[in-house]
Amino acid sequence: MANAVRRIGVFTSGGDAPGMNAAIRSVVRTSLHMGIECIGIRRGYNGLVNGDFIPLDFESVSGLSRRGGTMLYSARSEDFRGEAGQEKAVATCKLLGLEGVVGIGGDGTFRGLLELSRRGVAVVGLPGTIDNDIACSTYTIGFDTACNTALDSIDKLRDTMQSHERCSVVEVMGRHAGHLALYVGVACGATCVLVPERPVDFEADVVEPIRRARLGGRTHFMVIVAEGVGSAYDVAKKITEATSLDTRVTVLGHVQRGGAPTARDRVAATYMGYEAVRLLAEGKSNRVVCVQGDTYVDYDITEALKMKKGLDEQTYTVMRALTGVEQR
Ligand SMILES: Nc1ncnc2c1ncn2[C@@H]1O[C@H](COP(=O)(O)OP(=O)(O)O)[C@@H](O)[C@H]1O
Ligand SMILES: O=P(O)(O)OC[C@H]1O[C@](O)(COP(=O)(O)O)[C@@H](O)[C@@H]1O
Ligand SMILES: [Mg+2]
Repeated sequence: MANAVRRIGVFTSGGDAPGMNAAIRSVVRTSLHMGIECIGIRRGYNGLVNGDFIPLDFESVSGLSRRGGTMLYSARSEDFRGEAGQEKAVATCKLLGLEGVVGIGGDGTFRGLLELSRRGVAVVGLPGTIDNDIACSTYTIGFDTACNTALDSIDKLRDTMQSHERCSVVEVMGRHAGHLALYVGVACGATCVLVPERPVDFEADVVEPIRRARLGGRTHFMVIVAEGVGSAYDVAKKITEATSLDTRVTVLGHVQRGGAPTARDRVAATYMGYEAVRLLAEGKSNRVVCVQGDTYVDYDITEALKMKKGLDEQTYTVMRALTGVEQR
């Protein structure tokens, strides 16, 4: 059967995530395999608004899977949020002969894709964000690498905290989502983990676990705070006031978004890239490729954006059990 599209564009948008390059490579190589031309749009939606693009061939994506960041650059585009920017973006698609577009990013990127599709461009989204906050997918490209990057730093911090018998307060990324904080907290054996999805009872969630650990013989402590909860400095100050412990704050910041992607991210990105092109080739549009358990599936973007992703309850329960927080 003939492909429904002859030429497509691919771009990365929003916060970058390790594995985005592997997804680009997969989109390009799958396209070529299916006899579809692929153009790289640079700087997220700004590239569509301004006609900023590069042709991509087999060789131009060689060795890309192992590289962090995104070769197409990423951006948050104010211009594309307005009607005029969106019209310009569609005009660029027409000019370049793009019949389909693959956007790799988070929920904001998917909302943008809907605007393109309303104006007649076939679109598929791939979930790429270290926050793992896309509701239709149990996994997003970049999450595993970010967890491991944070964990590596926390393991190092633990050495020095142990030597000086201090309390480490580590802020991890996640303005609205605590998935990264929770997973990292479980993996590093944190004393307690604070996430934006749950109200914080400072006495029960922070002071009490520290006291219990102290009574159990521990002399150093690891408190993980998701960015969205508030300042790690405030948390540290309150801990010192309540316990007299010597605290030190580390804000991990953008280091969590960099680095060579893990095998999990490379493989997930590669599968998703393949699926995106397959969907466009079959004439499908308005789809998000995602993973449910071990299975790759796709959802209607509008439906996907209506879904809400809560914290993984099982992981949250396990975290609280192991940190000695009272059930409430
Ligand atoms: N409602 C919207 N309509 C049109 N474009 C949007 C919308 N929301 C986001 N975008 C575009 O998508 C870009 C990325 O969204 P953002 O929320 O910053 O990151 P992410 O995709 O990682 O969630 C924005 O800078 C903007 O250009
Ligand atoms: O790149 P910026 O503007 O500093 O944004 C930081 C934010 O981006 C993230 O790293 C990823 O968020 P998105 O995937 O939604 O872009 C958040 O964890 C963090 O709060
Ligand atoms: Mg987002």
